[in-house]
Amino acid sequence: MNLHKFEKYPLTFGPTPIESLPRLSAHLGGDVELYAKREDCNSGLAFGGNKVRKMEYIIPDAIKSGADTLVTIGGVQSNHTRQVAAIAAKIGMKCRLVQESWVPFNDAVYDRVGNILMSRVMGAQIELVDEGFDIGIRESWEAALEDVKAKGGVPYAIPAGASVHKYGGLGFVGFAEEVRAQEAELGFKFDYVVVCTVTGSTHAGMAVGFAADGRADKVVGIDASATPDQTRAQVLAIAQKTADLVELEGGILDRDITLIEDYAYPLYGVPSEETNEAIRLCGRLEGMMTDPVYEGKSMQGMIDLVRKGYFPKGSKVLYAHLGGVPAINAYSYIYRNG
Ligand SMILES: Cc1ncc(COP(=O)(O)O)c(CNC2(C(=O)O)CC2)c1O
Repeated sequence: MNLHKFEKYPLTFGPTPIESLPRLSAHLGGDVELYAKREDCNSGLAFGGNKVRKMEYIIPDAIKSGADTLVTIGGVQSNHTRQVAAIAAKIGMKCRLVQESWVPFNDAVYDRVGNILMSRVMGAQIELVDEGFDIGIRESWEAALEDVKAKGGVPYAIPAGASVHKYGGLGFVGFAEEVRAQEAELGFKFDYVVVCTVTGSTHAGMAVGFAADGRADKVVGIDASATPDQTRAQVLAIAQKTADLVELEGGILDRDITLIEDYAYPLYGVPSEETNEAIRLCGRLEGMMTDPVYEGKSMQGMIDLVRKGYFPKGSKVLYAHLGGVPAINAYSYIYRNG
């Protein structure tokens, strides 16, 4: 895998730890061994997460472009925008965030706690826009880019989730390479990797990275967008472009992308009771927190798939924990009684 030709700006602590989840595995019958790779502990930058790993390959391009302002977009409780705000602060750039109304929320504090609180404290210029959820390129984001220019700034364009960016998939190609090195130390290989999929370049990068040893389709994406056709198409497109970048022999085909659509309900950003149960179960058995928007749904999916026998007996399953926990503060009404 030809990653070395791409410049990387260090924003993470290095390889993220892999830990076993013995109590959760036992609770689910013990036929499948569950592990977690902790991307949620990957950096000191404002609680880290999957976007920090992606941005390590994007920041060199931003610096080279002569930009002075990182411009990106997400929902009100976006983890991505918070991570970009932290990175901008760390490298001495300004930050302009567009935060759209991606989630119909009930909590009075939804637009004041968690991710958006941190982005404000870290000095990002935040623009709240009353537009609904969509993983695609948004007019509000394009207008923000123009506005930065109009005010004399030099914007650097980062799309939602840093996914539809020429280097958006590289970080998680590196994730797969890192897992292979850790497998060599562990003395075994994982049969499956479970990942939460929304804007797609996490899943896409993993598919490319694990294609190198024939495991692309063993990356099991749990859709949390609730717009699975759009998300699947975006994952495939990013994976194919990333495969070209790293000169992956044979490229990526549609059949290499496994995306399970059953757990995104009722809506993007709105947890079901099953999602909340998965968050509580994992918290109470492993002390590992997940969130109601993203990881709670991929945890719900992994638990349900184990219960349904999706993973053959004896499988070793690696759960990619991509972060996201700060957003749970905006859903406090759900967990007020535990
Ligand atoms: C904690 C967590 N887990 C999984 C994902 C999905 O990753 P992808 O967008 O790369 O598919 C996000 C994304 N979050 C977005 C955001 O705005 O925070 C890009 C949607 C995430 O934050």
